[in-house]
Amino acid sequence: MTYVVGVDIGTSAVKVLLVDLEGKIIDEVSRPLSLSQPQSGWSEQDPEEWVKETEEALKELTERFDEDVSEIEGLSFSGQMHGLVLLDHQYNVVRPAILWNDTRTTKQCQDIYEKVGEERLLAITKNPALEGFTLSKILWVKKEEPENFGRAATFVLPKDYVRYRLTGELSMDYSDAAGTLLLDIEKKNWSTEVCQAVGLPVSFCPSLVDSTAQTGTVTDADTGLSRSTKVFAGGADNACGAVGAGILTEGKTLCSIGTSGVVLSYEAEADKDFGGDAHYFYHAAPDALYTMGVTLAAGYSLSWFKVVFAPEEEFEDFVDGVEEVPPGARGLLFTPYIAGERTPHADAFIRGTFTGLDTFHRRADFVRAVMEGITFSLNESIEMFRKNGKTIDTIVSIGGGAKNEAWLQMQADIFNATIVKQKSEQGPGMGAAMIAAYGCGWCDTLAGCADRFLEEAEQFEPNTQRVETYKRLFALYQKVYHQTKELNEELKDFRK
Ligand SMILES: Nc1ncnc2c1ncn2[C@@H]1O[C@H](COP(=O)(O)OP(=O)(O)O)[C@@H](O)[C@H]1O
Ligand SMILES: O=C(CO)[C@@H](O)[C@H](O)COP(=O)(O)O
Repeated sequence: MTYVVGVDIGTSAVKVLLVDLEGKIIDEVSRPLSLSQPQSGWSEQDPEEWVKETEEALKELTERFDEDVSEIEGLSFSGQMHGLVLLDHQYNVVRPAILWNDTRTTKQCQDIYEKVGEERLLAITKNPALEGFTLSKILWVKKEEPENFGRAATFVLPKDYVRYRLTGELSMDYSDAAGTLLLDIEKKNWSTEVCQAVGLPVSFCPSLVDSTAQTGTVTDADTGLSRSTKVFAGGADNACGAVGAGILTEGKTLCSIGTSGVVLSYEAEADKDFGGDAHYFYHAAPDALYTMGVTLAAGYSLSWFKVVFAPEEEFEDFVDGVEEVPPGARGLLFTPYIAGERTPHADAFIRGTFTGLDTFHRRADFVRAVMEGITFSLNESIEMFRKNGKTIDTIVSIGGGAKNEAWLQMQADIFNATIVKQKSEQGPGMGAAMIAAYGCGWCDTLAGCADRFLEEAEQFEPNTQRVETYKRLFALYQKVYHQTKELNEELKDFRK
């Protein structure tokens, strides 16, 4: 028997999956990652921790594996997007990685618009200047940490750095490159125009490869893997999540609730214009793209609430009982803007709210309100896609949030769509394993691989009465952003 491994460098954890020829998950290991928030709106991780936890996870997997490790034929990666890993000439890390949910770069986003021009930026990169994207982070280091910037010779994204440490080869794939704001989407190469406008040499950008390209073999003995295991580039976690959820043709929609929350739809062409409302990035499937709306703190809002109010409890116990709370959490409304927001309100300064607090509210009401608020936020992206003419009647739901059945039912009722739960909620890791399987020649296309590997476990249908209740609540939810925006502008001076 032969196997492949999918490695997902998430924000909350590194997850590795061992998958057989039929797509069955034989074993999996998850190792938590720490997150550093030195100031409000800042979010950093230590790339060395990604490497160490990936090595440990692979070691645990290979030690439990009772066949010859050379039977593990291929490995690929999925990784949290946009995070800046600056490297010096010897490829040593220059400073901690600045992550996708770090919003310190509002000034640099304005600079990008001024230097490149808003219209040109949208025409070239198909995306707006957002704090989360990599370019503004590079410019922040250039301005605020000139010494660090002076040492930097190039940059990569989180999974690229881990892959470099496992293989000795450095590159970036198109699905992640699209999220840097430096890629010319239609021409599919680094944009000389954007680089020149912001004062970066094109040579600062790493070499580009397809997600399915082989980028060496495993040379890192600490993983326990064989040196013959082929390594494939892999992709952005949402691109890999799309592969792992079978979002490989037009008309298919994904909802992912990980640390962030994502609604994603397949696109076959690179020449569309969404005016920057939706993110428009390369897929991990050859030459395909996707559009996406992002909630910055989705699963993160729920895990924040658990860390603050129930740190000792297991997650399953903490969310137990939400199914008994009625829709609307007995008049309690939550907005998940605890780290700012992206879609539809690109706003680094907005913060979250609980509205409607009453003496009768108990903890389960709060937990349900948090889950509902996160889902309302994702529904804003679904509404945006529907308004643009997309039909969204079935959605594949993945990520840590898909572990909870009450939440999957909430998604069906709030999105007014059938929710499909797959056998494994680990879409990005499975997508990475499928990229490795395709790279090893196990299947002719990723779609063929999806037919063989992916199995639907359950469907959740919307309930007419709850759909109506949630429509009323969603209209209230949508008011909160506008009614708290100004307050938050004034409160930001107190955030320490
Ligand atoms: N049992 C559970 N029920 C509901 N949500 C969960 C459960 N376990 C974890 N989560 C949510 O899943 C999120 C992590 O999802 P995951 O897809 O692993 O994220 P990432 O890829 O960002 O590391 C957590 O922030 C948490 O809110
Ligand atoms: O910034 C984005 C997408 O643009 C995020 O979706 C990151 O890619 C992080 O993903 P998770 O850790 O939540 O999976």
